[in-house]
Amino acid sequence: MAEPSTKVTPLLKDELDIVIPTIRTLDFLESWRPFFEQYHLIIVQDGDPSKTIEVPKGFDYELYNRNDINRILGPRASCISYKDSACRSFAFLISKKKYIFTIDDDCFVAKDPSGKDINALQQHIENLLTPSTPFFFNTLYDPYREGADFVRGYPFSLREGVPTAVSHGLWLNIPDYDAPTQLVKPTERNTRYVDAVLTIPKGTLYPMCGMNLAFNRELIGPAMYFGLFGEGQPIQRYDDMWAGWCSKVVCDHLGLGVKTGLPYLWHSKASNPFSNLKKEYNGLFWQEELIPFFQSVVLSKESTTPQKCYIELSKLVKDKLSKLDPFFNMLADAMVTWIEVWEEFNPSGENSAANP
Ligand SMILES: O=c1ccn([C@@H]2O[C@H](COP(=O)(O)OP(=O)(O)O[C@H]3OC[C@H](O)[C@H](O)[C@H]3O)[C@@H](O)[C@H]2O)c(=O)[nH]1
Ligand SMILES: [Mn+2]
Repeated sequence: MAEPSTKVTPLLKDELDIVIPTIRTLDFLESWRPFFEQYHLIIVQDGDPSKTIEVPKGFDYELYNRNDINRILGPRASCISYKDSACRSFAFLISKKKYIFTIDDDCFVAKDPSGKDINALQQHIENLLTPSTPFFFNTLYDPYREGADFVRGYPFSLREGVPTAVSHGLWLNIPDYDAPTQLVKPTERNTRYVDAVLTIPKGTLYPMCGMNLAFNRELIGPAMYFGLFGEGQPIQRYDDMWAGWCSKVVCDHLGLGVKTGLPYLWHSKASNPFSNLKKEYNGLFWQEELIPFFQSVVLSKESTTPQKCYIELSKLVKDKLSKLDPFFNMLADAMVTWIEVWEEFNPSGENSAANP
């Protein structure tokens, strides 16, 4: 007689998609099988669509290559990067779930200081399902966590917190360094496990990494576009940074929270710092202009949804940044195309965020 299923139905099993961009292999999934196999995967195969990517048996998945993206989006496929991890934006677009967890294919299960395997997905879910505190910093970190609370002096009027839109996880082993830092510190490994989850305060930007990231599609999906940073673009490897700056400005405007810290995963592969330097080169200069731009953005009160915020932001990008480089003119247009396809695949009203 079949054993009664001992599998506990994981949290958000039918409300969350796991998104993986890959130009390599999916062998890493074996490491995650106990944590992922009950969830639906959306795999975006970058690079040569004639290559076959093997998906380990037992996973429930959709797989899209460049031919699929072109067939599904037609001319508007131009807004989805090619030969860059930003291709994952396509999965954010077509998912029908409320939550997304995205992970790179060279990331593995890490162990916490006690030696226990870290279920990164579970921690992201906890982060997303508990409020954030962007308006007043709690010095004992996440007050909603077991064994913590708001400290003396924390205004009671703010203790309800705000909905959490983004959960940004971290990495043991290979840290997400830029090329210059990688070049001068080739053997540096991150061995420090910091047992904390922090809300990033309102008005503060951060360098969002797409390697270990989760978000609420209904609250912030339209602003999580990883942009156009692939082959042929004057700047690459700034896809997640761009989405992080745009989404944080929108979260601040809509009163939503962004958390960073736990969970950790094990990042196994350092990408080539020399090719990274070529890809990032312009970004190292341009970011000194981009950050003040995002810090100066004030969105209008009429922008009450992430879509409206994003369209307003695209206009500011076109006005203020195209003098930095014509690339930003094209990026601003791609931001508009993104919202057009977002609206087509996710008609407003169906699971779309009103102003929370
Ligand atoms: O042309 C490409 C290149 C890569 N991918 C997939 O993207 C994931 C990240 O690639 P990789 O591990 O080689 O880059 P890292 O330097 O470690 O990653 C950081 O920088 C790039 C991204 O922003 C990433 O999120 C950052 O963590 C991986 O799954 C590759 O297979 C691709 O699809 N197309
Ligand atoms: Mn990597």
